[in-house]
Amino acid sequence: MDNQSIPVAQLTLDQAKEEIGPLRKQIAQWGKEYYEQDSPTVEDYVYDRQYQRLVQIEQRFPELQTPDSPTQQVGGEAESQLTKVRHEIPMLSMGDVFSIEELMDFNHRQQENRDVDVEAEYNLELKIDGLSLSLVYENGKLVQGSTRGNGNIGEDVTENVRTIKSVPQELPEPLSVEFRGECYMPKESFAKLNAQREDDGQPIFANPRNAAAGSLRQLDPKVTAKRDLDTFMYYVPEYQKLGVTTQAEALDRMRELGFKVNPHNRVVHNRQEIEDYINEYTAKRDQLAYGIDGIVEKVNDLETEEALGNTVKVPRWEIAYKFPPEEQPTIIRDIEWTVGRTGNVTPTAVMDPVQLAGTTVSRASLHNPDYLKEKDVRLGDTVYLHKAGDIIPEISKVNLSKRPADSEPYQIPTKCPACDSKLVHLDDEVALRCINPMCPAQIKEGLAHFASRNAMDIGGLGPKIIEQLWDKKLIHDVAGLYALTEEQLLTLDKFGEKSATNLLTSINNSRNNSVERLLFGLGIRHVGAKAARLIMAHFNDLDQLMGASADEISAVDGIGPTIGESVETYFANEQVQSLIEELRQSGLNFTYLGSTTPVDESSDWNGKRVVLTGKLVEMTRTEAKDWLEAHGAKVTGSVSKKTDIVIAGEKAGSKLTKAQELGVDVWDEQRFSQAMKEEQ
Ligand SMILES: NC(=O)c1ccc[n+]([C@@H]2O[C@H](COP(=O)([O-])OP(=O)(O)OC[C@H]3O[C@@H](n4cnc5c(N)ncnc54)[C@H](O)[C@@H]3O)[C@@H](O)[C@H]2O)c1
Repeated sequence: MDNQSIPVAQLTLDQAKEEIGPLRKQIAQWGKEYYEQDSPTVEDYVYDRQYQRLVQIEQRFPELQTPDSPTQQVGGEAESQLTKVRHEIPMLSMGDVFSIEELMDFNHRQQENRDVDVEAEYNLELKIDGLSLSLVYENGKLVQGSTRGNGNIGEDVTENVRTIKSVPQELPEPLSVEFRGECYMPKESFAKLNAQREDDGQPIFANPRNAAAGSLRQLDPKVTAKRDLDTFMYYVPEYQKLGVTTQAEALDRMRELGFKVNPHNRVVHNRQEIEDYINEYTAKRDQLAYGIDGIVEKVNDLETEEALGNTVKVPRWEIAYKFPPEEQPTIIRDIEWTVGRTGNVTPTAVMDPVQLAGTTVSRASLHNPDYLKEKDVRLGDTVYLHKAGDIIPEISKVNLSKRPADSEPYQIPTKCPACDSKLVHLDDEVALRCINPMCPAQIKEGLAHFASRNAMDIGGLGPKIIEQLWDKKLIHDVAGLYALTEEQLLTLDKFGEKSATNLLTSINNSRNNSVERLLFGLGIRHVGAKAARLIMAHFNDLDQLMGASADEISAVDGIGPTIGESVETYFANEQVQSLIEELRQSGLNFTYLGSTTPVDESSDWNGKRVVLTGKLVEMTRTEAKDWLEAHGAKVTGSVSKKTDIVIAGEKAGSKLTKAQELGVDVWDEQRFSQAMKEEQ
């Protein structure tokens, strides 16, 4: 899809031919994930954008149209194990527009239709975020419930539908009619269901629509019964059977028959009325108990509707106006700064909690001082928050009209929040750093790095234990680990004899590691696992290295001057020298025993177990995987306790939840690409 930067109007036929195949394939794949697996991997607007492009290309080059294009097909296949049902009257999809202008254009084109005299009276309805449902009644009795499937063949969910309270089993009149509507899950039930699933270690649903679809398309109706599904019915294909002439009347008639019908429809006649309705419900959207993703406009007169008819995929008499992606306002109460292992000090905005796409959010990373300055976020500011990729909370912009009169630009700290020493910008870095090697925050992070798998590999020494050891003043640097006693460890929270013995054994075993692990574990800037191995393979022993100059170190094959200088500066520090002495006294091996770390791995990623999930924007997953593997990481398909990092792109689903449950580090794409840049 390399041509995507070229506007469709400028594409040549050859370029269009080249683009259209992969584009269709991508859209079809997203469709499958969304419709059949109830588990989308990209946000709707990403899908919509690509879909619109495909529509435009096919309009411009009709010779490229094919019957199997996603633009000619409704939804997905009815692939589940549920029994299939043929729809006598196809269940179609719906065209969509993304602005009031586009909606007006649609109306003009419709009204100019030479075959049909369209009176501009429309019934506006809320577009419920669920899945289409067909209910067939015979002699007033519910005989069949089914999903849309591919429009012609859906799935039989009759028994499941019977568990939904709002669906009448029997009508007050002996009608034989098919009714259509939306099956949805109320927002609160969706939140509860996801919380429960998180507790149970099950994957969460990306949104209420997928939750409703996943709950309705169950083989066991008992599962559906527990899911709190609801319905709003909105359409009768054979309206004559109900004796009605307009869509608004059809809705009223359905209400009379005992169906649940959304109360917010409105008959309108002109642009102003349409705009008022859209504005009103854009504002009220969050107060509704169920999700809506837009407004549906339908020709009110049913005979006109029938005359307008349908294309193979969408009706010509209705259109969806889609809302822009969700944002929430909140107020910045604080900006917290945290210190990483290398002294990198990063800001996080602390805000009044808000509900955003199904979760309560009160914190968002501001990444670095430049980012903060660029957004000009200030204490007391009202900001708009959205979820990048529907997962990672991010500040979109500041609402300047609500900025307090006495507001002042946020002062970037000049001192480290953990040790109060002066913060600096190194070289041309955007990051702000604390360069005090004795900074407690850095030491704690450094301890975790020292214990990590590619360094000293001390199993059982995680951040929480380190925090306690630090708070109880049992250690103040990595050398302190080797003086720990069982008695001391037993004073830690939830620490029994077994954990104490295990930890002591791990610490003890690490004394015998080949020295490149120690060198890497010391966390010297720019010294990754591979550099540590090359250096130690050359110098053989730590004392030799400590006596070497920057030039001598840089002369090692594969090692450059940056590393050479960094190592020299590090060992020149007196505090470092006494630390090394302590480690020697503790009996650590200082010699190279032959490589115990893999040769072809070159960085902090070396040996890390990484899982990629969701859709990445700046790169493809394959590119990310290739890069990670080239840097020594092991990229695996599933999240477990052994996973080090989960990189979550847009719409990450179950893997993200699992990572959160297991406390695995989750990175968004921005953090990952930053780390990639730092490796270069
Ligand atoms: N994220 C992804 O990977 C992905 C993949 C495929 C589709 N999608 C999303 O799904 C949309 C396409 O799905 P679609 O073809 O089901 O169309 P749609 O969901 O956008 O609109 C059609 C549907 O709206 C529903 N609807 C709700 N309220 C209604 C009302 N009052 N009257 C009539 N219908 C109402 C009906 O079920 C109907 O079938 C895309 O726009 C995209 O946003 C996303």
